[in-house]
Amino acid sequence: MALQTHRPRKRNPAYTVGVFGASKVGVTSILDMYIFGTIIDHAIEGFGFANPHQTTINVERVSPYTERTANMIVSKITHNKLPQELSDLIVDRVIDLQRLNQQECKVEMRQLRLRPEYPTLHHYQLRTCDGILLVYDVTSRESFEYIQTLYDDVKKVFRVALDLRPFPFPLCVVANKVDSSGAREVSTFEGRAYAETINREYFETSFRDFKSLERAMHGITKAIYLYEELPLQFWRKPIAAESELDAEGIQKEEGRSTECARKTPQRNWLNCKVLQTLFGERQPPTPPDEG
Ligand SMILES: Nc1nc2c(ncn2[C@@H]2O[C@H](COP(=O)(O)OP(=O)(O)OP(=O)(O)O)[C@@H](O)[C@H]2O)c(=O)[nH]1
Repeated sequence: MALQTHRPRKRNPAYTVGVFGASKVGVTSILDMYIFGTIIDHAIEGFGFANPHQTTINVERVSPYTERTANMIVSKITHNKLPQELSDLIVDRVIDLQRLNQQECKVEMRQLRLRPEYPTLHHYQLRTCDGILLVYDVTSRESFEYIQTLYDDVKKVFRVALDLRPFPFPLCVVANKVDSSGAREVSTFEGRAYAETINREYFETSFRDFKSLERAMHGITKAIYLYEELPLQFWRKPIAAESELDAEGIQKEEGRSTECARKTPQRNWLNCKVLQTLFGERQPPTPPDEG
């Protein structure tokens, strides 16, 4: 059984990633190294959209599950207490996520010259992004503080506090120049702690280490994919506690609501459980904290 609750999926997904940071944190270098394998001489410096870097990234291993494991997950989550209809729904969801594995994602990395002094332009520049990499230089505390200010702008522009999707707006924190550890001003602990506070992934990069760049680029692509492609059904906030799945809870619900209203909270709860199982404790985030 397949309930059609998806948003239509883009045929050839093409997303724009804004790569931002304070001056000289190394944005151009890491994009050049990742995409061209060398530092390019960027003769033309733009005012607005400078240095577009395009690439295609495989959305790697969004979910490693097959149909068989999907069924196992369902029984693990629900202890077989579910009506068949709901079990099927969950299996559909898991399989759907599995399909994302095979997708390729066209991504354009944009290094924008942000202009916070012109708020309209600044907000417009942010708004053109499907996902954002906030890059700071580990040897500059100032650049670390700068991305925190930028994040506040992102919150305003994308109204993240009001977005109740299970995955947060795609944004990752990138600590660059980790190879120059001698002069380090921002520790791994501090950077990671900040990323955790805002419920985002943290990556350490160096233009000398291709693998580290790849991890960051894949991280943001995956975040965009999950944010954009998850079915509408996942958007709602869970409104039922775990106990509502118990027979007693269901009976209570039956007493005061229609059949449909009774099933909706269960579904939301289950969706979130599936996400938690697939992607770990980080999901789903608690959106109201973002405001
Ligand atoms: N050690 C080290 N140096 C880096 C790294 N990435 C960039 N740099 C150096 O940092 C300096 C600035 O790099 P850019 O790539 O021009 O930085 P940017 O953020 O694009 O600078 P803007 O022109 O302000 O946009 C250069 O001298 C780079 O060689 C890195 O991973 N490790």
